[in-house]
Amino acid sequence: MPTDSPLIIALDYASLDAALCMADSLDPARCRLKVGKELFTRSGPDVVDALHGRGFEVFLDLKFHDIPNTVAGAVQAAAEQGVWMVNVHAGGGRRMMEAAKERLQHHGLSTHLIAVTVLTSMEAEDLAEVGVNVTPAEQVERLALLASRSGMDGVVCSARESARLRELCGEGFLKVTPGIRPSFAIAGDQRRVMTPRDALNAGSTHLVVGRPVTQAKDPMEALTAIELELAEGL
Ligand SMILES: O=C(O)c1cc(=O)[nH]c(=O)n1[C@@H]1O[C@H](COP(=O)(O)O)[C@@H](O)[C@H]1O
Repeated sequence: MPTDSPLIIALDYASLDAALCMADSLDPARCRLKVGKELFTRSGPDVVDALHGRGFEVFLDLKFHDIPNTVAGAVQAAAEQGVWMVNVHAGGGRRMMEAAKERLQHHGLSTHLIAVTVLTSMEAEDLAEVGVNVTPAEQVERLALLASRSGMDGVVCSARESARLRELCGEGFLKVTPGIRPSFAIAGDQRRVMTPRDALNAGSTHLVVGRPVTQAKDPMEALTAIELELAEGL
């Protein structure tokens, strides 16, 4: 049974064993799992198969960014592994995103395809250094609109931008938001952060949480604490 939880736990680990050990302490009825660059580069598709075998839906977070044909092929490969969600960088542009979407449609693949806008670790100064002289919020709006018009099912953004994107792109447009910090956690390297409840209230549809759960002494207890924070705000 697919979960209806908005929580996606980021399995940012350097080995398959460590990732599966964490997965075994979590419950597929209460969260989805995200496999990112470090884990996938080390373990390859085996990790996706192993997580599917344990009943989890998987967000394959490889943030593809390349010429349209290459990204379309990569997205197809991810979807054929049966992942629930895969992402590309909106900065790769409209033709790249359209090619990826068309490839999925052509093969009848229903994996959610979303686009990363501005990373939650970035602030205005970081954008300025790469030649983008607008605020993160303005850049997120621009890239989210482009993603929406290019057929993406949603975006990755900071929860601080979810409310505005709900107005611009609609309720049904997925807003997958990392940089989530429950009241018991520290921000670390994240900059544009928000609590889980505030994020849902702002319009986030999915919440990506990594270290507050995976580095907790008891990950299931941390997950439960987040669920309680979510329930309390209702
Ligand atoms: O695409 C992502 O998932 C992502 C985009 C973004 O803008 N910021 C961001 O933190 N992430 C990912 O979300 C996770 C956040 O982990 P924690 O900071 O440990 O909660 C990491 O796996 C990041 O790679």
